[in-house]
Amino acid sequence: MAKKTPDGQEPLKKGETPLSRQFNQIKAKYPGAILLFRVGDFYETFGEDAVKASKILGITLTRRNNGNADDHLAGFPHHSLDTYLPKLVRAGQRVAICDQLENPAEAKGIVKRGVTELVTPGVSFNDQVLDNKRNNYVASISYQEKDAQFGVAFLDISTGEFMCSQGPLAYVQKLIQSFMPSEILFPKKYRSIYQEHFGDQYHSFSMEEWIFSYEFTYPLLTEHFKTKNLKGFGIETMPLGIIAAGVILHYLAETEHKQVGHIATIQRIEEDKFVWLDRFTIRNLELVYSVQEGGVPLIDLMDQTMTPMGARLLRKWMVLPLKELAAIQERQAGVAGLLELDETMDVLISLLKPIGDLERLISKVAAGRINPRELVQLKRALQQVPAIKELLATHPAPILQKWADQLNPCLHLVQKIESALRDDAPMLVHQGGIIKTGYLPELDELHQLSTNGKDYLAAMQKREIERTGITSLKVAYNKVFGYYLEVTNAHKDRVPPEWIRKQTLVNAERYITEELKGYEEKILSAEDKISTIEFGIFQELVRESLEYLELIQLNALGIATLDVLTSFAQVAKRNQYVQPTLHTGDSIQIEAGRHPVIEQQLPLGEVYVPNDVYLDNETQQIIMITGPNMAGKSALLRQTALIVLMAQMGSFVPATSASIGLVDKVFTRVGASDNLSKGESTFMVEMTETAAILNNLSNNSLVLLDEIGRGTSTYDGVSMAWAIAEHLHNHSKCRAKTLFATHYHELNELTEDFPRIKNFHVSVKEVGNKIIFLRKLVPGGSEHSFGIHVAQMAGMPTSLVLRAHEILQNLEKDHVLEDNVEKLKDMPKNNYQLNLFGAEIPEGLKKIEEQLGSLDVNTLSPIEALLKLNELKRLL
Ligand SMILES: Nc1ncnc2c1ncn2[C@@H]1O[C@H](COP(=O)(O)OP(=O)(O)OP(=O)(O)O)[C@@H](O)[C@H]1O
Repeated sequence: MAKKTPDGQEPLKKGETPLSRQFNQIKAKYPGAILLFRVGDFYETFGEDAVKASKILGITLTRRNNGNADDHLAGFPHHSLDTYLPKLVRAGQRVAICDQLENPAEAKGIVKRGVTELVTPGVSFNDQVLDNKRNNYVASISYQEKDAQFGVAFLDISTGEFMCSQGPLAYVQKLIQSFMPSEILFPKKYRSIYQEHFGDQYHSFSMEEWIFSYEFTYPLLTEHFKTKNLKGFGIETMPLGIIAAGVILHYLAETEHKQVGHIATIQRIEEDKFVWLDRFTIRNLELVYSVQEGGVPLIDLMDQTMTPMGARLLRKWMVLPLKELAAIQERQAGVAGLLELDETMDVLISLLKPIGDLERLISKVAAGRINPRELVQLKRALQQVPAIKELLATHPAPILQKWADQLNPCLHLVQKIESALRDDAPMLVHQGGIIKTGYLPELDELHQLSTNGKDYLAAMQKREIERTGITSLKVAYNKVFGYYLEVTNAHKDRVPPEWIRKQTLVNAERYITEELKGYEEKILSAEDKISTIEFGIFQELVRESLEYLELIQLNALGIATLDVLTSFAQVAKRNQYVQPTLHTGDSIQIEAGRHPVIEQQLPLGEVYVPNDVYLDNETQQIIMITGPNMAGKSALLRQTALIVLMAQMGSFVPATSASIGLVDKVFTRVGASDNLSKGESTFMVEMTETAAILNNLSNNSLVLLDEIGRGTSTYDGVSMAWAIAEHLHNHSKCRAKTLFATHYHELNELTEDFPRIKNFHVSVKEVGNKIIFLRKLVPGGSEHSFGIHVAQMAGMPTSLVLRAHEILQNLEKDHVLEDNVEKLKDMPKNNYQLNLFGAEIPEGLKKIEEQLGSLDVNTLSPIEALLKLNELKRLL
């Protein structure tokens, strides 16, 4: 048997070096990650990693000349890590940083190495990877096959925020779309389910099935939080949420994130507290991101925050509007209060501005990653607190007072940092220059020694020149001999006997003296001591700061809340928004409402035309909006939903007045979809989204349907649209308030039989053969589409436009279109509602009802849905 080496390893294989063996052993522990392997002053990558890294980073790929074809190599200097690491991570790579764990000069044999951090898109403290206005979440999804339930958890390690929840697919999809995690962990076993429902939009990482077990994850959480159970967090009854959360903690350990004390709590995402926005709505309304290139999401307009914490909290408030009247009114009162006392608001803004990212700074303290410069910033942030407290202590708005009151100035810590740290403290911890003069007498003496030492040497040089007459005498320093005296050969004979010769050069001799050596020791050891002592003091400050973790986290939340309210007030003031009246009734009344984003983007000189909208459950439940292309139908639909949602976020709204009965769900089927790349047809997407709406309606829902049925043949389209409108009107349990924009004028006939459906149109004026868009919503249906006019405006060839006119006239002459309307009028009425009260249901309809009843749209694949639709049509 081959003999083992002294460190217990097998002997090297052929072609193996100690270094390559060490590399292979470490690499094997981090599959799927690029390994940055520290060798001397470089981080090196090898093999496949090198190929990837060189492509992403644009660094040179070299091939090592040992006959091995795969032996690629690419590297960069270690000090460029901050430049290159974020690029790799943003490209979706997981990166294991392998450092030298001992001083190479002291190493016996090969230097010990190990991975000190595995940086992934979702788990990062790196300021270059993070966007300070957004949370950077890693999410995890667990799944229970027997009842198709999902668990989900989100963690932002840079702020310590940790949340979980569980529910059916649609709920989890919505949460994922709301929080937009940078990375999703899921069980390997359910890869196909994950792929189908969450797709390739997110960076993801599949993990072994056994990790996703309750028995494994529950203790991880209780151990982390040092609690007996999870009751205090309100998640005890969420086994799938617990699993998802525990998986994230496991992942942190796997990625070498071991100092995570700042993850001090876990919150349950309470489904009942927030307005249900399905994932289509978050996308369609462009709340926090835009699907169009160059499109402006609402958040860009709403975000006037002064701190990164504020910006992040705003994003959360925007995707999670409230349902509870008192909570909304409390926020509103804060905004109103700020607007009433203009000057106070200006002062508050100036106090918030210098605070910076207090939340991430305290997280860095907990993770042991804060540098001296950042600790100074933490102190500066806390120094703003007393003035904010004082400013708002007597403010009439209770929410402002409440948050200001909760802020804690952490005076003792501030004083401590103030007295110890230099204002210009550096980013590096080991090079001194951190601690103020006067903080520690011992340190001051050492500093003096080190600076004065150099003066002393100069004086010594001068003195010795005078004493010996050696005019060429120089005191100098090198690493090998330390300080020495140098004498050119011409003056060699004047050297006193007590000097000790150390080195002979061609033209000179070098000597040391007792005195010189003594001093050298003092200077060098002073510098060493300075950096050791300073590092020690800094460490102590970090440790003390950590004791303030909870207080500072609470401060961060308070400051963020004040910041978001101030941002709401700023936006309201700048854009002339009003405070909406919210109530628990059934009506929504908006006067002179505007679209918050479009009104900002109109060309100079154009004004946005405001419109009134009224909806309720008794008289005007469904508004059927017709009007030519380009008239402003979509804008009207979206602005109505945006106004309602902004109101429930606590913000003021773009209108002259608004009285809003609280909405619990908002659904939209608006505009083109971006799912086409997934191979789904426009119509299929449209039907999937509409089905999701119809299956989840509530009495306080607000539904926006834009041009339903557009994606198929006219007859199919009109029929579907007609049936959907009927369904919404006649629903047995709820009267969802609906805005329905359509090109099918045939749908205007619905009002004859359905009392709560009302016709409106967006008006235009015909002048000669031109149309002028008046954009006013007026009662009554409209006759024409003016589609050909719009085509003309878009620059279609004149001959083509004339021909289209001709065809249209012919069709109208032959009454083809009017016939349709007549047919619809004569159609047997939908007796669905009557049936509910007892009449016989035809056999075919019964079958359809049964089939629909047993259908879970959330688990249908697009193709299955299409087949089902076909089958139902056949039954009909
Ligand atoms: N109230 C308004 N005041 C001023 N401009 C408006 C107004 N509403 C819409 N617009 C402008 O008109 C453009 C077209 O509006 P919108 O997309 O809502 O029309 P539409 O009726 O839905 O058209 P289509 O039927 O072709 O989809 C918008 O991009 C906007 O610039």
